[in-house]
Order: sequence, then structure tokens, then C-alpha cells
Amino acid sequence: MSALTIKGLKKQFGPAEVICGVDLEVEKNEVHAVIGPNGAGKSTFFNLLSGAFPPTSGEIQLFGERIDGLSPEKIQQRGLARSFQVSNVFVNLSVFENLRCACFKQSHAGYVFWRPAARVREANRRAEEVLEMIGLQALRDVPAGSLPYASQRALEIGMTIACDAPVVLLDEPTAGMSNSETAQAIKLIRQVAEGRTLMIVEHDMGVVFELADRISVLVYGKIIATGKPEDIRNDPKVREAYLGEEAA
Ligand SMILES: Nc1ncnc2c1ncn2[C@@H]1O[C@H](COP(=O)(O)OP(=O)(O)OP(=O)(O)O)[C@@H](O)[C@H]1O
Repeated sequence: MSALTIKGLKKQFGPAEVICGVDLEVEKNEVHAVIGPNGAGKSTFFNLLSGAFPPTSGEIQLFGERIDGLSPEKIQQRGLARSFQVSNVFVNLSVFENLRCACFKQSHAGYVFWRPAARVREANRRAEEVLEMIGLQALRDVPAGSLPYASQRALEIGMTIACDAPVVLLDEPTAGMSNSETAQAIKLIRQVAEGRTLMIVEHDMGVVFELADRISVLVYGKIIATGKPEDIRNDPKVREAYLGEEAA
């Protein structure tokens, strides 16, 4: 069964149709990148999948169950978590406290039958696990607002996966990073992708071609091609509409 099945998805803002009938199957455990020019509708597409906006029409299934029209909280409980382009961390809380909050919120949402003490214990355990995974143990007690930018983005990825969702959407995870920071982020994203389905929106084609199992190209709200990186790289439609010389 696919992780996500998207059928005839449309989104209009007033008279403007921004997502114009997207059909897509995202396979379980694949890394699926969505690329496209500025304003193509990539963030809007993620906003529809994660429930930030209701679709105008169409269907979104998560592991075969409809999720379109549900709230972001409900969708997260069903197993789809997302990060944002703009950082979402609490700047005055430490790295560990940020992770604990994200874990606690999730354990509260997902396991209401747990006793409070058990919930706190579980949130602490999971926060330790995620802290290690994102490699920020040395910065554990530093306020998130004082972290270098790349570490803040790593923390944000950690907060996104705190709930251990099987499907994760990352919106421009390497935006604004230097080459060495990007290399570190790629490592982290590979780790995050283990045993999960990952969708990423990313402008850096190096990152996309390195990480993605498959790529969908979104142009003016329509997917013009979906395929393996080498097929996308060589697709004349894609080169004309988007990649140009970048992929040469
Ligand atoms: N809430 C909204 N209300 C009205 N129009 C919107 C809204 N959100 C997005 N749009 C419009 O939808 C179009 C697609 O925007 P979107 O941010 O999804 O594109 P994008 O592909 O993510 O762009 P970028 O690569 O620059 O982040 C744009 O023309 C934008 O102005």
C-alpha cells in the first residue's frame, strides 16, 4: 500500500487555482522530493497534505485512509508530521526542553490513557533519543535562540520527528545553509528517512539528487513529471520548464 495517495487535488485562493488537479502515489519508505520554480505551489501542496489548508476538491489518503479536511493535529496523530520553512522552535527554551515539549505534546495526543507521570517519563526518554539522533547532545542546555542557524534547523527536524510519525514532510530543510552545513543536514535527513516515508521540498538540486528516490516536478500547480532522479534529469519537459542548465 502507498503511504500517500493523492487524487485530483485542487486548491483555489479566490479566483486563482494554485494546485490544479494533482495525482500522486508516494510509496512507503521512499524519499520523494517535490521541486519546481518559485510560486509553483510546493508549500501550498504541503499545506494541503498536512491540513493547514483544506483542499478545494480532491482526495488525500494516508495509508489508505482519507485525511483531507482533517485538522493538522488529527493528521499528525494519524502519522503525518511536517516541518516548516520558517523556524518553529521556542527560542527561550533549551534544546532539550524544546524536544521534550514536542515529545510531550505528541504523547498527550496519542496516548491519552497514559498516566501523567508515565507520559513525562516517556517524553523524556524520547527527547533523549531524538537529541542523540540530531547530534546536539553538547548543546542540550543552550537556549534554542542562541543556536547557530544549522543547529536550529536540525532541532526543528528533531521536533518534527519527535512523534515518530511514519510519514514526514520537510520544507526546504537546507535553505540558507553553507556547503558544510548542507552536508551535515543531508546525513541527518538520511538518518531520519530510515524506516520512514519522507517528502521534501527543496531548491538545492544537489540535495535533491543526492537524497531522493523519486522526484515530482510541480509547475504552475501541476505535476509535469514524476520519476527516478536520472529520468527527471534527462526529461526534456523538465529541463525546459525548470532545470535548464542547472542539472547539466
Ligand atoms: N494563503 C494564500 N492566499 C492567497 N494566495 C496564496 C496563499 N498561499 C499561497 N498563495 C499563492 O499561491 C502561489 C503558490 O505559492 P507557494 O508558496 O505554494 O509556492 P512555492 O512553490 O512554495 O514557492 P517558493 O518556492 O517561492 O516557496 C503563489 O502565487 C502564492 O502567491
